[in-house]
Amino acid sequence: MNSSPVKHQSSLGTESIIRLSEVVKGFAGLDVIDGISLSLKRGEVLALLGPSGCGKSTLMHLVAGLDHPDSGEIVIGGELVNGETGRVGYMHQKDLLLPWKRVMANVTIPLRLKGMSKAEAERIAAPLFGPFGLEGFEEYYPSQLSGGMRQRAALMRTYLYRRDIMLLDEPFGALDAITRERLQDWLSGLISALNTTVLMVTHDIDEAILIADRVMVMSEKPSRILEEEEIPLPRPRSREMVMEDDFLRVKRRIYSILRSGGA
Ligand SMILES: Nc1ncnc2c1ncn2[C@@H]1O[C@H](COP(=O)(O)OP(=O)(O)OP(=O)(O)O)[C@@H](O)[C@H]1O
Repeated sequence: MNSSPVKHQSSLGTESIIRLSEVVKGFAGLDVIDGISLSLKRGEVLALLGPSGCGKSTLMHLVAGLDHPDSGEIVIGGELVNGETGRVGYMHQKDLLLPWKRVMANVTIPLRLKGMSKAEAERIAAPLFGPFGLEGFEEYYPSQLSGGMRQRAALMRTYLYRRDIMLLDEPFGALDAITRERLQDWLSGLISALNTTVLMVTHDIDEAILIADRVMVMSEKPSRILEEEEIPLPRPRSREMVMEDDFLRVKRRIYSILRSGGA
């Protein structure tokens, strides 16, 4: 088990499903993202961890194609996608479910937008209600669900957009602490089962360690990658691990990197 810190260096490879190369972004002349490079292999879960306001959402918007980088490259599935939307599913803190549509109609929106019939879209979505903890709630409206269930529905919709990649932007940031912990445990198991590639941003160290294969720590803005850590914990992971030595060791190291801000 190698738990030593890995200084950030480009691990760009041809087999990457997501690759960012020297991405720079600023607003009104002020740099927010200051040359970030990273890559994810298929099936890998990478968490970007950084202080509030360091540019995590800005970076996710760039990967989702909601904004253009000022310079650098964003390549998804081998194609340059700088500023092009529609390549990946992107989930926010807010569930953004349509309140007038039932859960089944909400989660199948990506498939319907791709031109699939209602029957076909529902046939594909139906078996996922179990794994996403929503079995029996297909015909409910979002307002009839708990906050955690709404986030699971939003996550399912993101997954149905493109099953091999998900972008998660502080997916549980708006939930109360207990619900957040439950969903972190659940997501950690689900991701392993789905074998999907996940790029996630968070400012919650436990969340990053519980869910990710690798964690990259971002500095304050203008943000850079300070350091990269492999998470040396076996899967499946569970909440009990947060008290274990391996978990605490990596948490202490990440915490000290965050605190030092790269100084
Ligand atoms: N469209 C925009 N125009 C001007 N400034 C922006 C814009 N979007 C983001 N910023 C600035 O970029 C910086 C980073 O914002 P961003 O939301 O990406 O940070 P964050 O790390 O996601 O924060 P948090 O953890 O609080 O959600 C902030 O200072 C913000 O004011």
